[in-house]
Amino acid sequence: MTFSRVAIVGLGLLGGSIGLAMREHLPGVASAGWDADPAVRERARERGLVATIADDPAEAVRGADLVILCVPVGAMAQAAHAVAPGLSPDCLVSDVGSSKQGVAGALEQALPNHAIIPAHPVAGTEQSGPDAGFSSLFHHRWCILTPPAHAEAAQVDALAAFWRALGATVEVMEPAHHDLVLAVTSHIPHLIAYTIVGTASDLEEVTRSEVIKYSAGGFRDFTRIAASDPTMWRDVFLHNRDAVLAMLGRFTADLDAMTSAIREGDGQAMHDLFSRTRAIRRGILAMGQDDARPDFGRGDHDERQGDEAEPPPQS
Ligand SMILES: NC(=O)c1ccc[n+]([C@@H]2O[C@H](COP(=O)([O-])OP(=O)(O)OC[C@H]3O[C@@H](n4cnc5c(N)ncnc54)[C@H](O)[C@@H]3O)[C@@H](O)[C@H]2O)c1
Ligand SMILES: O=C(O)C(=O)C[C@]1(C(=O)O)C=C[C@@H](O)C=C1
Repeated sequence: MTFSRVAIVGLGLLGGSIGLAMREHLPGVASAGWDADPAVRERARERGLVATIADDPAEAVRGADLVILCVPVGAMAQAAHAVAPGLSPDCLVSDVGSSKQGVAGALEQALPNHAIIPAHPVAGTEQSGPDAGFSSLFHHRWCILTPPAHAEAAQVDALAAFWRALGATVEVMEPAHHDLVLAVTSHIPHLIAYTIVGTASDLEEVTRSEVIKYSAGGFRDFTRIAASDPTMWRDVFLHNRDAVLAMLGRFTADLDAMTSAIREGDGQAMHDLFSRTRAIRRGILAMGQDDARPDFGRGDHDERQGDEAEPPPQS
């Protein structure tokens, strides 16, 4: 099976990028969309993020065989309720939320009579809103599907084919495992970035303008991550609480060990850890998998470096 009409709910970075990527890679598939914010709908029309933008959520999804919810994870249930009256009985509902267990539960509760296959394209930037999307966002990136045990194989295959068509490499995972893995590879790194930038800013009387002046190095990378959308990330930490807390426990134990090494002048412990982490990075590069992109090193990837090389989001 393939999809002939896809409706996108939430037309920010993720929703807009899906719409633009569909226009490029799936020109024969009809696209429609809706966003709760009228100003976003207006801007999405101007940019042509999807072919049709309805002012009514039920209207936007009418006739769609795939609906993708691209709203913050805390707004998934509300968005699902809004589109419910317009959903065809055989429409597949999916999402792009950064955490999966909570979203799956919320969607199953909101739409008990619909097939739901949650998904997470592990691709994004610190930008958000209808101007942020670009068509190559998913190129050479993972998209993780977390189908429930009772999901129809044909629907899982169709959703996987949709994401592959947009340039992603698809992996299937248990939702609980997804949430643990992403807690350590994405959620805690964001928490660390938010915290270190906040700490530096709180120390402003010590650092004065030096936070900005000397932020050309590693700290600059943290400020990019710490510029990510506050609503999105608040929701991620509220909805992936248990996995984040479990992984934070491990992280703080390791940080305590390094604190002790510094206090006790244990250079060997520091050197051992830094050598191990350097070997990990070099191993990734040797495998041609920089940034763990699925097929990085094939030669046709974009060499994004922080925000400098971001493709200009233009329609
Ligand atoms: N930003 C990233 O790097 C990234 C990467 C992968 C997945 N995600 C996930 O994708 C989802 C969307 O993130 P984004 O970065 O596109 O955010 P965004 O802020 O750019 O866009 C979200 C859009 O949803 C709209 N919205 C909010 N509540 C709504 C509702 N109830 N009904 C309809 N529209 C509503 C907002 O008006 C906004 O336009 C989130 O669940 C996030 O966790 C984000
Ligand atoms: O590249 C970035 O700026 C991102 O934060 C992208 C990123 C990530 O942590 O890798 C952020 C959240 C997502 O759910 C998926 C991707």
